[in-house]
Amino acid sequence: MVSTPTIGVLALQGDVREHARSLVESGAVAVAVRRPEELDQVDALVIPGGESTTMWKLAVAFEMFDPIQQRVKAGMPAYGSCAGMIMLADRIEGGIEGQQTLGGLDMVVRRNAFGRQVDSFEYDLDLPGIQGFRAIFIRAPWVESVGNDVEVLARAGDRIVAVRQGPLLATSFHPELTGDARVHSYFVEMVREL
Ligand SMILES: NC(=O)CC[C@H](N)C(=O)O
Repeated sequence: MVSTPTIGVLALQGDVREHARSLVESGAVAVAVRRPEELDQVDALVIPGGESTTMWKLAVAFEMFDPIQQRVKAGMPAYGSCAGMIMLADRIEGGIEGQQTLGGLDMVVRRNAFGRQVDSFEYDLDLPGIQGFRAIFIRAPWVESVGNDVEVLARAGDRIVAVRQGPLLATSFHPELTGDARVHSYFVEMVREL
C-alpha cells in the first residue's frame, strides 16, 4: 500500500471535516465521499458518528449502501466511529424496525447502550500503543459480544468500546472531537500495512 493513502470520509452525516483534519494530520489524503464514483477513488473509508438509522436511509437514498458493502466485503479498510461502529456491525440490538447495517465486523453492538444511562461522557482509555486517550461518548453504543476473529482494543469499565477485525476498526467514541489524532493515526497505519 502507498505511504500516503487516500482515505474517504463518508459525508452523508456527521463530523466530516473533523475526521478529515485528523486523517491529514496522520499523513493521509482525505476526501469527502458522497457518491459511488468518489468511493471508487479511495483506498479506505471513515464512517463518522451521527444517527445510524438516518445514515442507513441516506446511504440507500444516495445509492451508496450496496457499493460500500461490496468494497468492505472486498477488503477495503474502514473505520466506523459511534454510529459508524453500528454500521459496521454484523448484528445490532436496539435498532429500529428493519434497520440494516453494512456489516463486516463479527460482533453484536447495542445501540444507545450508554445513552440510556447518561447521554454523554468522557473517559480516559488505553488502546494498543496509545496511552491515556480522552474518549468522548455521545449516545454511544457498546459492543455486547464479539466473534473469535475480533480483537478487543479498549474497554470503558467492563464495556468493550474499540475493536478491530482485519482491515476493519470501530470505536464507540468520537476521536475526531478531541483534536488528538492518535486513533486516526492507528487507522492510517492499518491502511498502510494492508
Ligand atoms: N454519536 C453517535 O453517533 C450516536 C449514535 C446513535 N445513537 C445511533 O444509534 O446511531
